[in-house]
Amino acid sequence: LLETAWHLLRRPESEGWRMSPNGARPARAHASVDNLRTYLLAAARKDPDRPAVIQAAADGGLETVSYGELQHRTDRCAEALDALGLDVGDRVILESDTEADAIATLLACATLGLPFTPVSPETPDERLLTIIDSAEPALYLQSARGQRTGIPETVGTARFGADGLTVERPPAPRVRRRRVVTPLDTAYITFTSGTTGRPKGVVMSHRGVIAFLRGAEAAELITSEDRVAGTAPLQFDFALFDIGFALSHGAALVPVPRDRLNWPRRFLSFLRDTGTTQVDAVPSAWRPVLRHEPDLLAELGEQGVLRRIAFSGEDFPLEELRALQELLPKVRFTNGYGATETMAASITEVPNPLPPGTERLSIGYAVAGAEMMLIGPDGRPVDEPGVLDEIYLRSPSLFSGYWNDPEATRAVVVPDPLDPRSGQRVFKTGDLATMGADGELYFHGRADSQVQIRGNRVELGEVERRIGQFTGVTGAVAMLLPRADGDPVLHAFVTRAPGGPAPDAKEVVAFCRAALPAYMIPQGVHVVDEFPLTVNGKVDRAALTALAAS
Ligand SMILES: Nc1ncnc2c1ncn2[C@@H]1O[C@H](COS(=O)(=O)NC(=O)C[C@H](N)c2ccccc2)[C@@H](O)[C@H]1O
Repeated sequence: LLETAWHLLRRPESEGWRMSPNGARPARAHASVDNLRTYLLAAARKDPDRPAVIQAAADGGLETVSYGELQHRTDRCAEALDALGLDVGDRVILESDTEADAIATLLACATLGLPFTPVSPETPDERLLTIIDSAEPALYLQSARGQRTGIPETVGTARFGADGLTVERPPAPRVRRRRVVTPLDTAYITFTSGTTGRPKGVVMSHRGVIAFLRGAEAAELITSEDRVAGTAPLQFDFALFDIGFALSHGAALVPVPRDRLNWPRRFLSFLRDTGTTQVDAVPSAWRPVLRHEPDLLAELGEQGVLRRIAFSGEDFPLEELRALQELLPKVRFTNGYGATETMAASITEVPNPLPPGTERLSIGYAVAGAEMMLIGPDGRPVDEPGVLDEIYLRSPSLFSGYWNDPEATRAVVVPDPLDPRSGQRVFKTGDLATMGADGELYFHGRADSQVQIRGNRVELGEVERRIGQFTGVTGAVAMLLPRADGDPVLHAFVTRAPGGPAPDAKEVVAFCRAALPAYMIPQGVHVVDEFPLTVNGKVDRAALTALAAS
C-alpha cells in the first residue's frame, strides 16, 4: 500500500494524465497535445484576471467571468463528471444558450474526452429525441433553469449552474476501457438541420476544431483586447467558432441573449453596453436592425468601438450589405465561408464600401493550413478564371465522419482527386464557385441549387441577384416549385424596404426579361414581409415552398 501511495504521490503534474494501472482513474489529455480545453484555457495561465465571458446577468445587468474563474468552473464540473464514471467517447447532450456555465461544461467534457452535442433550448422535443435515439448519450445536461422534461430513462440527467453540477439521474454504470484522451478523440458532434429526413451528426475531433481555429488565428483579425459578440444558437457551429475564436485569442466572448437579438434597440444597446468590438452574425440577424433602427446603428458605429462585423452561413444579399456598410463606413466586414464538416474554410475581408457593380462576394482563399480547389466532374482540377466547378477542401479540420453513417461519409470524404494514391482525403463541399484572376474563389451556390429549366442549367442565385437590383426590393429568393401536371415552375419571393411600396410583380418580371434568358424568368413573384428562417438563421427555403403551395 505504501509503495502504491508513494508511486501515486511521486508523479509530477505533467504525468498526471497517465493512467493508473487498473484504469480506475479517468483518462486525461497530456498538457502538450491538442485538446479543446487546453487550447481554449491557455489564456488562463498567462493572465487569469482577463475577462473571458461578458454576459447578461440574471438581474438584467452584466457580469464578467474571468479566465481564471472559467477554469475553476471547468475543473469543478470535470470533477463532478469524473465521479459519474463515464469513459472517453461517452456522449453528453448539452442543452443551453451560450453562457459561461455552458462553456465551462463543454470544456469539462473536453477535459475528459466526452463528446458533447450542443442543442439550443428552442430545439423541439421530437427533434431532441431523434438526436438522443441516434447518439445514445450517457448523459443529458441542461442549465439549472432549463425547462426540458421527458428525457428517456436510458439517459442520465444533470443540471449545471453557478453552484456546479447537480446530478438528477446518474448514468448507467460502465467499464472504463480508455486510458488517454488523444487529439483524434471527438470534441463534439453537431447534428445538422439536415433538410433530408434524419439529421446527420457531424463528428469533429479535437485536432480538427483546433486546426481550423489555428488557421483563423493566422488571419490576425483580433487581439486579446477584443470583445466578440456571438449571436448563433449553441447547436450551430458558428457559436462554437465564436467561443473558440474569442478564447483562443485571450479575448472576451459576449454571448448575445436570444431575447435581445430579436429586438433591435435592445440588441444595439447590449452591443454598446458590453463594449463589443466585433459582431459575429448570420446575414438575417441584421435585417430587423436595418429595417427599424438604422440611425441607432449608425450612432453605434460612430462611437468607434465596433470595429468589425463577421458573417457566415449564406450569401449576404448585396443590397442589404451595402445598406449596412453605408451606416457603418468605419467598420470592417469579414465573410466566413465553409461547412460544419470542416468547421469552415475561408475568412475573407469584404471591401467597405463594396466596389460599384460588384455582382458577388469573394470567399477568397482557405485559411492557413488549408486549400480550396475547384474540381470538374472528370476529377480534374480547374484553374482558369470564370469556369464554374465544385469546391473541394483539403484541410486538417476535416471531420471524422457522420455519426453512424459511413455511406454518407464516403460520399463527401473522398480520395484526393489530385493524387488518389496518396491516401489523403479531401472534403467534397457540394458548393460551386468560379476562380478570379488571382486564384480567389467566388461562391455560386450549392450544386443542388443548380436547377434544370427546360434543359437549361440555372443557378437560382443569378435570378435572385437580378431581382434584388429592382428598386424597393431588399431581398429575393428564387425556387422551382413542382406543378401537378407538367414541368416545375420558377417562382420568386421578395421582401421590400420598410414602409416601401410592394414591388409590382409584372414590373419585376419585365425587369428580369431585360437581362435574363427566357427560361430564367420567374412565372410568379410573391411579396412577403420577411423570409422564414431555419433555427440557424438561414432562409428556410422548404418553408417558402410550403407557403407557395398553400
Ligand atoms: N459565407 C458564406 N457564403 C455563402 N454560403 C455560405 C457561407 N457560409 C456557409 N455557406 C453555405 O452553407 C453551407 C454550410 O452550412 S453549414 O454546414 O451549416 N455551416 C455554416 O453555415 C457555417 C460554417 N460552419 C461556419 C462556421 C464558422 C465560421 C464560418 C462558417 C456551405 O456549404 C455553403 O453552401
